[in-house]
Amino acid sequence: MNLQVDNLSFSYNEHTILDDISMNVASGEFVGIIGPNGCGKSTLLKNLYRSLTPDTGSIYLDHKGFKDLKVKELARKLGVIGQDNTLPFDFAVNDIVAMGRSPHKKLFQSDTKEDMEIIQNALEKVDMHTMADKNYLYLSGGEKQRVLLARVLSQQTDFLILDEPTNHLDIHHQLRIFDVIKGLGATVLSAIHDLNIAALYCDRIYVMKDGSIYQSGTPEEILTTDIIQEVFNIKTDVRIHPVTKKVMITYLPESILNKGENNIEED
Ligand SMILES: Nc1ncnc2c1ncn2[C@@H]1O[C@H](COP(=O)(O)OP(=O)(O)OP(=O)(O)O)[C@@H](O)[C@H]1O
Repeated sequence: MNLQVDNLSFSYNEHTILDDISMNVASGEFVGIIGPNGCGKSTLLKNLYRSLTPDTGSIYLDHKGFKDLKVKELARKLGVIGQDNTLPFDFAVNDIVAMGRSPHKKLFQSDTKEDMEIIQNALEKVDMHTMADKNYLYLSGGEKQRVLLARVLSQQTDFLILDEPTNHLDIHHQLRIFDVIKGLGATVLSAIHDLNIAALYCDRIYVMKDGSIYQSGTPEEILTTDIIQEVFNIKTDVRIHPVTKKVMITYLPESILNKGENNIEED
């Protein structure tokens, strides 16, 4: 499943937030969106998963106009994790994950044995199977995020749009969840704050700045000291890690550099 976005613009009350965004995600690609707070990452993703409507521009999923897809058809193709973890009702964890199966079913059709296996499997993948009967409202922020990830896994879509899907998770669960998502082989477009996570998992990265696409390319092309300085206004040391063979970014804050104890040795 592939995504094509052409010349998308969006404003809130005359205030332009997204300006002429064009991007694409090829089938099976894992694409990240990075950029500073307020640059428009979430707004872009909301336009892509139809929570907002673009002012101008076109979106195609598998070459089919997005606007033409019916809600249920879209839910069978596209799984979404937004930034908001709040749910209006108090459901058990298991019930929330079961909601991921609804696009595949008729109204009021009960869960089949296969549905139950898919739900159990999704809960195990995010390490929440021991809390299946717990009330969602009483979970921690990270546990809630893992339940919503299980719901999207049980939806079994070929395309995932994720808005910082692990921002509440400890490092074990961050890596575990990204390993699971990567292992699905699905097409993924994800906003990611942690540049090292983006370096580890993304095939390609779009950098946003002030509501526009600033650069795009492979992690090696994008996660350079120069681009990180230009976009995030911070100093870094960037190398290829000898074990992962991926870009590894070390942040060099002024307070540490000013101590004058950290002379960076070139490889
Ligand atoms: N409902 C809204 N009404 C008006 N302006 C909004 C609204 N939601 C977001 N904005 C503004 O749109 C801009 C982009 O916000 P957005 O949430 O897309 O940024 P982001 O890149 O996802 O930021 P972050 O990294 O902090 O999550 C910001 O300036 C924000 O204040």
